[in-house]
Amino acid sequence: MTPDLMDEGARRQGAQREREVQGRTASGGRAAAAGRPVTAGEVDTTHGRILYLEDVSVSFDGFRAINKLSLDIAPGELRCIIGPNGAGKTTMMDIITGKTRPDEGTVFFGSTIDLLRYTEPEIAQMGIGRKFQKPTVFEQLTVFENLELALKTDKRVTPSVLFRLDSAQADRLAEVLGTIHLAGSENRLAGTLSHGQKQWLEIGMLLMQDPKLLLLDEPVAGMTDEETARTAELFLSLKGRHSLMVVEHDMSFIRTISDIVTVLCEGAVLAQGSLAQVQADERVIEVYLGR
Ligand SMILES: Nc1ncnc2c1ncn2[C@@H]1O[C@H](COP(=O)(O)OP(=O)(O)OP(=O)(O)O)[C@@H](O)[C@H]1O
Repeated sequence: MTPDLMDEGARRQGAQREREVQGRTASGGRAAAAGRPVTAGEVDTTHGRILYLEDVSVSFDGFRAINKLSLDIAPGELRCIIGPNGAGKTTMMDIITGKTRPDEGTVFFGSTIDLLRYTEPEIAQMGIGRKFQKPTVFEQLTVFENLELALKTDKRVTPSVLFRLDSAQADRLAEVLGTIHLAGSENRLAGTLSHGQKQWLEIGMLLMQDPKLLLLDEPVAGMTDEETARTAELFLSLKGRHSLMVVEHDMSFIRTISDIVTVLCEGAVLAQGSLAQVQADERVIEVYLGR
């Protein structure tokens, strides 16, 4: 789809969205609505893209961390992102999730949702889940309670107090436990899990929200070979139903899970294609693989 079509779609939906954001702030509501619940509506992927970035740039103190970056991801795709340290991988995820505002460019979720109009909590509620490198589960709570907590918007409330799972949520929790290889471990304290199991639990917490797009930053760093292999199985089982963007340096893991690999360098796409294609690219060998 061309950017023109994107614009047209955005304009079509614009009137409704304008009504939603009006009254928030004079600047269009970018910052004022933090914490306000956003209904996770349907994401329009009829044009074949769940995520679309075009000519996105951001500078920090005059340094261009992201430099006219254009990228798109298809619904259900599992996209791997590789690149040298400082290439802008984390910054790109920060932009998609609303943590960092680009100086210029377009970032769309589906063909109608302009992500630059929304806050970080709103974007999370729309169905974009993010997993940082370090696991951040609640160690004093059980696996079950961690997953239960993921359904709540107010995380300060003690698990099981003033909150009961309905049957659909209970079914979902059981399904997620199986998906993340923790069925039978629901009563274990999260603090007693291995590093890999904590990572899976955190992915499970994201899955409880049934995200449409999952952004995963170095998910297998620090895992054993067996945990890495099971994580590959997990990701392959998620693709199709969810879209995934996985940033990793572990090339054997990428070899197992990848369809299309995007190589970022100096804030832009240096190369893109199958792993074999990008591994044979002289520019990629020079800046990343050949080091
Ligand atoms: N908030 C910030 N302020 C100043 N510079 C920043 C900021 N965030 C990122 N940068 C710089 O932007 C560049 C891109 O950083 P980023 O963390 O996105 O790279 P990366 O590809 O994720 O690297 P790594 O593989 O090491 O995690 C780096 O040079 C970094 O120092």
